[in-house]
Amino acid sequence: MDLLGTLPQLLSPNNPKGLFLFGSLIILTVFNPILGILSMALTILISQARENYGVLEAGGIPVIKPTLFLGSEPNYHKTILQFADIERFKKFGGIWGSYVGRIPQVYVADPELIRLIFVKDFIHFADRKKSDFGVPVIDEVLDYIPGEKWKLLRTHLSPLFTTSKLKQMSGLMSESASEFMDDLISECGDKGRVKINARRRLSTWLIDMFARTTLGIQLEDGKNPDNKFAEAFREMMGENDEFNFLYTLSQSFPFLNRFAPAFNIEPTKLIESTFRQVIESRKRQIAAGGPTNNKDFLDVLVDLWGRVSTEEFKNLGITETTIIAQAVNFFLGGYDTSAITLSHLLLHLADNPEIQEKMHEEVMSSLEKKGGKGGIDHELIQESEIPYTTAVILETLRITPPLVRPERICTQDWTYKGFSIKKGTHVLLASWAANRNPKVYPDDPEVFKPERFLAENKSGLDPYGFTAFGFGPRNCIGMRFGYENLKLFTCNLVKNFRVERRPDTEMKYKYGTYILLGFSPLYFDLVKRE
Ligand code: HEM
Repeated sequence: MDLLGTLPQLLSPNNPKGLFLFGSLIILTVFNPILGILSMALTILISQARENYGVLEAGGIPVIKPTLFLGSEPNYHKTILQFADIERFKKFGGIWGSYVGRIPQVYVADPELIRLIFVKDFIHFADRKKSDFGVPVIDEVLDYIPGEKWKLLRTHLSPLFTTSKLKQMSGLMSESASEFMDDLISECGDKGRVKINARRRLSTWLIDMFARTTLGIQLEDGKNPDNKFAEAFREMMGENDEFNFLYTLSQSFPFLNRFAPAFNIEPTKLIESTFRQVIESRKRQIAAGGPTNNKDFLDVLVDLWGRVSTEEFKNLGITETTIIAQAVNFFLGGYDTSAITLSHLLLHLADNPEIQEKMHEEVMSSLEKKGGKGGIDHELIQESEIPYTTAVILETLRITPPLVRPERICTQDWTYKGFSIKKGTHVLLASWAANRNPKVYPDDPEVFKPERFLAENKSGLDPYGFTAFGFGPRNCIGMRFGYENLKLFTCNLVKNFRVERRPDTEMKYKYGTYILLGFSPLYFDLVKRE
């Protein structure tokens, strides 16, 4: 039995209470058909949302039985998905299935299956779900485009992350991180401490830093958390939105998407026009023979822009908007993942003062070794210089990875040792569960222990049990850039501050966030070190 083939059979209510209500409402319709049909539909939906239909098996995979209309996740809008994955992993092991709406999904958290799906058998799982927000600048980002078009763009964009390019950008990143610290220090005033709303403050800094390093521009009012460019990004990502029942319904009835969108469309206009202006201005500069930045990100975009009239690009449907979408993607892919990771890092540090002290000592002694030459820069943040601080960042990414469920689509039927996955199935990496797999981390997988990533301990770790950046040809293109800014920020932070919880510090995860982790404002005190 395969996951798709079982669908008709799965659509039986199998629920005596539901059938009773169903029958009684049919009688009602005899008296008032319209009201009867409406209340019948409502009753079914509500009873569906309360039922648990148990488990069946499909393609050798345990699958959570779907309800009549709402798939296996009728409470999607009331579920913290990363926690659900951890529970399901404990119940089913390294692979299980469910239906979101009518779409069959398979979740993996076993390192061997992850290796096969994401790397060895990549050809069966090369694409992600097609984005269909109706806004080209979002639908055309590298994350969502399939096949040959993705391959070509990825080939053009990958050279931006070589060691030499990274070094080139690292100087600007480090300047920006230390300026951010100076601002926080001056905000401490006489009290010697400053309260921050972590994700908001960090994302403001990261968006400003991305603009400087990748586009070479200074945003207007870039350091102010209310600046309109940063606000547009946050609004687009729905950072303050809450999902409701409409969202769960829209999974089964996509025409409802417009009432419960995962992206807000309006702010994309400002973002798209800003990027267009920046690319056009660099294009004019190059045409006038002006100096360029040695093939930086913007030069690569201008180069791609110049090729949209070629047969190759035309045949693949690569337009000017596709090129702008890649700039949007680098911001989207980079700033929020980093802001979420660093917000969690602050939480782990606030809960572990002894870890903070060790990091502070390590960074100060590395700086001392340099004898005052250079500050916190590309050389200082190498793992050989700051092994413990690096381990803290890795442990943060292990235990609280910002992407909940990196995904692929099965594009060709796949079988392995009795498991079969049919073409069309969505395959998701249950990141929080995989990173707590006791097979990979036998030593207290639920506990924050940076020591597991020190050289003497980490050699035995299965690399497929650390999922934060995904795997294979379609892994995170910006991984090295991401590590660079996580490390630069963290070293600057522990050099200058201690992180403390406040009475209002509470991590409240949002329901139904399946791409990036969602959580309510998370406050900390940063206490200035003497
Ligand atoms: C803490 C930092 C970051 C984390 C944890 C992270 C995580 C991820 C993950 C899990 C994926 C999916 C991989 C897969 O499906 O195998 C991904 C994809 C991607 N990331 Fe990142 N990311 C980070 C930073 C960045 C940065 C800084 C950039 C850009 C400069 C970036 C750009 C992208 C892009 C464009 C993709 C799609 C790649 C493709 O489909 O070919 N990310 N990221």
